[in-house]
Amino acid sequence: MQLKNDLLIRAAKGEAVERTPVWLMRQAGRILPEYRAVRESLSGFKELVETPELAAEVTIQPVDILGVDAAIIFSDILVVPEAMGCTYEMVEKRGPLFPKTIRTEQDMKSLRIADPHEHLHYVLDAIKVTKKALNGRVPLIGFAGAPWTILAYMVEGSGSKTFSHARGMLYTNPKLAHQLLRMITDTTIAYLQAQVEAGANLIQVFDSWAGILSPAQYRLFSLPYINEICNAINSVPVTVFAKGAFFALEDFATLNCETIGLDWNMEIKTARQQVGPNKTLQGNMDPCLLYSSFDTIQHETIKMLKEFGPQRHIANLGHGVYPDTDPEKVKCFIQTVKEYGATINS
Ligand SMILES: Cc1c2[nH]c(c1CCC(=O)O)Cc1[nH]c(c(CCC(=O)O)c1C)Cc1[nH]c(c(CCC(=O)O)c1C)Cc1[nH]c(c(C)c1CCC(=O)O)C2
Repeated sequence: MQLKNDLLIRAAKGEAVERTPVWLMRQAGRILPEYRAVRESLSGFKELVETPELAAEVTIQPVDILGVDAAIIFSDILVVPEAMGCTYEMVEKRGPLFPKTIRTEQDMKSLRIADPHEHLHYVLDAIKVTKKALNGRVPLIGFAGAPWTILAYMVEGSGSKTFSHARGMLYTNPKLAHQLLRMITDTTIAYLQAQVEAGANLIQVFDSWAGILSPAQYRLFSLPYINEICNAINSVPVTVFAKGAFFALEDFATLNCETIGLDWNMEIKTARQQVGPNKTLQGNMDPCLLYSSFDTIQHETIKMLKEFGPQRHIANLGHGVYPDTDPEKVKCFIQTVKEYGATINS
């Protein structure tokens, strides 16, 4: 199906756009009262993720309500470890918890390389239902976690300030870490390819815990696996978003991907120099800007657009939107990109 709004895809590919496209990481979620209404009628987060019609509904909400230029499929990066045999619980107000962690060779025996059609069919179904309902209005983004970030959750068992068990494994048992990364990568490649087959128009890889590794370890334990994923996705553009990985921008320049996501710790001009002219940059507003006044939001957003320039930029925050953000402030950010993004392009 022909997309009616393909700004995101053209910007990703480096083709000319008449205005900068905009969407927000974590746009489908608790910022919207409409999301909370759906969520509260259910037993929990997983029921929403695993019911394709409901996942499709909340995926499309930000397109209708906020006016973003892309939808991102409502799911979570943690469905991958679950499909591999390591189930998670989403604990209210605390986040994910894995009752069983992967720390030894013995633990590894409980894992499999998942078949997306068998173990993640609900995501593929959600993509199909969403695509049909979107009817080409905007592109649909598919996603997965980067292998290192998934390993971090599987080994640690929950979120953590230090991820000391996960980082510790890289020193105490690097062989086991690589074995686990291998299984996660194989699962992720098949999963992302299946998402593309189901209709995803662009793929984003989230390396949320990139920034806790040293540059040397990042090059050993994360980049090679992201590289494999990029090489395996050929028919749609790929975005790599590695939070805190300012030290790896020159490495990202060599990846077989179209777009690099930046967080707000990264200087836009320096990032552009390090990545070079041949990639699109996505980002990178501090989500906390959206706590400020409408005037400040407009002013800072225009400043950001000027710094990135009119082409090869996808406007976004530097990480997911915080749940207590006023949707009107989110709309102000989006509207400013739409208005000002068009003037700098004319
Ligand atoms: C690290 C990570 C996770 N999940 C994700 C990441 C990578 C991006 C990032 O770095 O933020 C990715 C993710 N999670 C979710 C989406 C949906 C699509 C979207 O971006 O709108 C996406 C893309 C839904 C979700 N995933 C989660 C919620 C909130 C659960 C609820 O509704 O109760 C949503 C809407 C829960 C979740 N899921 C995860 C955590 C740590 C938590 C709890 C804390 C939090 O809420 O942010 C793991």
